[in-house]
Amino acid sequence: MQKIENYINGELVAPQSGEYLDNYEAATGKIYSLIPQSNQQDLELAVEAAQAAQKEWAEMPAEQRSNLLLKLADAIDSASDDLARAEAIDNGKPITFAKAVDSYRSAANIRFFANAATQFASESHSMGSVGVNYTLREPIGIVGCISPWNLPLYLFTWKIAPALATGNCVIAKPSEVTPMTAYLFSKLCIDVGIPKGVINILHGTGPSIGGPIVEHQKIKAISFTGGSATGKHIASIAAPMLKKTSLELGGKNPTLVFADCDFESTVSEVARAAFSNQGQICLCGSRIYIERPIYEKFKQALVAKVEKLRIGDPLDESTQHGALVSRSHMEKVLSYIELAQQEGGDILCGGKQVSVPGRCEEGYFVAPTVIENLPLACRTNQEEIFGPVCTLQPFDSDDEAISLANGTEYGLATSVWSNNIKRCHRLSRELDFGIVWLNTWLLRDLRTPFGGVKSSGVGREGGLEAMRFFTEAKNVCVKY
Ligand SMILES: NC(=O)C1=CN([C@@H]2O[C@H](COP(=O)(O)OP(=O)(O)OC[C@H]3O[C@@H](n4cnc5c(N)ncnc54)[C@H](O)[C@@H]3O)[C@@H](O)[C@H]2O)C=CC1
Ligand SMILES: O=C(O)/C=C/C=C(\O)C(=O)O
Repeated sequence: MQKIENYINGELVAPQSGEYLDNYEAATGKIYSLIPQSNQQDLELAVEAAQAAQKEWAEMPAEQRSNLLLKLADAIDSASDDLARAEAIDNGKPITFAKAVDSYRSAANIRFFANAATQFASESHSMGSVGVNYTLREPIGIVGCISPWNLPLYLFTWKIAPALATGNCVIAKPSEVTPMTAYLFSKLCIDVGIPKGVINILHGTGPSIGGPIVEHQKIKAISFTGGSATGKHIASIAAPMLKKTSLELGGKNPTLVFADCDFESTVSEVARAAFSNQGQICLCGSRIYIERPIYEKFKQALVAKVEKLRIGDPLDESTQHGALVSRSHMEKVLSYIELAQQEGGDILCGGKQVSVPGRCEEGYFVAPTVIENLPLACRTNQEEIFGPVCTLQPFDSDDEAISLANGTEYGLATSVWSNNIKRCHRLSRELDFGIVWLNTWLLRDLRTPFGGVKSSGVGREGGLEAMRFFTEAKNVCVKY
């Protein structure tokens, strides 16, 4: 059985406790590798290594740091097929998706911030004949990056890339549910010669190693993506320690479809928004509101499209809908489908676990599910399910659409589908979300601020926001 190892001080090492957790292949339900259960002792070694590496990494000319990161991005590209396969096995996502989305974005994240390192500049404020101020943007020191299981290497690199580009050393913890690509990534760091101690990767559960990372006095900032409950817990520990936090949390994202949309392409994109990655993206549009005149026609077209999604072995190139990430997550999703029916919802398609014959018959598959006849004020429409489940509801006016869209505790992302440009812009102002997509979904430009409002998080990732998060601004005031 393959044993995953921690990456500390430039070396692959076993956990100090000698304890390992089982790692399951999502599509078969079988254990296929072992994950280190790291603890405080491993963390102390990682912090020591990061401290020793910090000064040299921070003082390295930006171009040199950038070149090392560019090599790392190239190495991810070269390993793209292997990484995609590993992601498909660990997470259950279709291999074609893993290659086009996960592998592609993992390299793009590192490359983007490698380039940002050489472009980052700071302000100066002239006081005329009196003097001048200039701002130094200095690395924070050692930072913690904690990432989830839905887009494993994609979100792992999205955090560590800006941290490294700005001269910090990193202690990173991937999700214990999908550790494999972070492990493969640590081997790439060794291959390209990332200086030892600059990146340290500790595997294990939240309580065993995530908590200690958040609590460590020498780790000065935490970037976290995951569930809102975990994010709130992390904030409660970090806040009294006056630690900087960036929290990218859950969503219950509305999709607003108007009668004047481009019908066919909107049906396809709304289905993609709801079911990409088996609905396990924090940005997925799981509450679909449709203007009443096209409600029935849109519903039928959407259900027809969703019923055609090919459910199957994630390693099969023709599969469009893979397995959910774990048994416990599948059970959570199925329990929400049951709840939806108790709340009066009607299932239009899906609604159940699926057995994929052959090697995947014990896998965690749930058919893409569309539900209607539920009001806004029910748990199905208020709580994050994070799976292949969406609800449909008609609306009669722009104002009603806005009020439905804004009517949950979440505020991550929304999409609006209409050819009325004035309406699109007016709604963008009224919608209480960090991201508004107009006639598109998940069209990403890595320079843009990324994150949510309300229970969807605090702070923004991406572009300059991330470079600023991972640096301390120091004002230097000169009197002439
Ligand atoms: N990207 C997103 O928005 C995500 C949302 N979720 C939501 O959260 C629900 C629960 O999923 P989980 O896997 O349990 O997510 P989670 O929020 O527990 O896990 C995310 C990361 O945080 C770590 N973690 C857990 N407890 C921690 C603690 N006390 N201190 C520090 N780190 C900790 C985990 O080990 C993992 O690396 C999902 O059903 C979904 O609704 C989950 C994953 C990603
Ligand atoms: O940066 C992106 O393009 C997407 C990020 C997705 C998440 O943060 C998520 O699903 O948690």
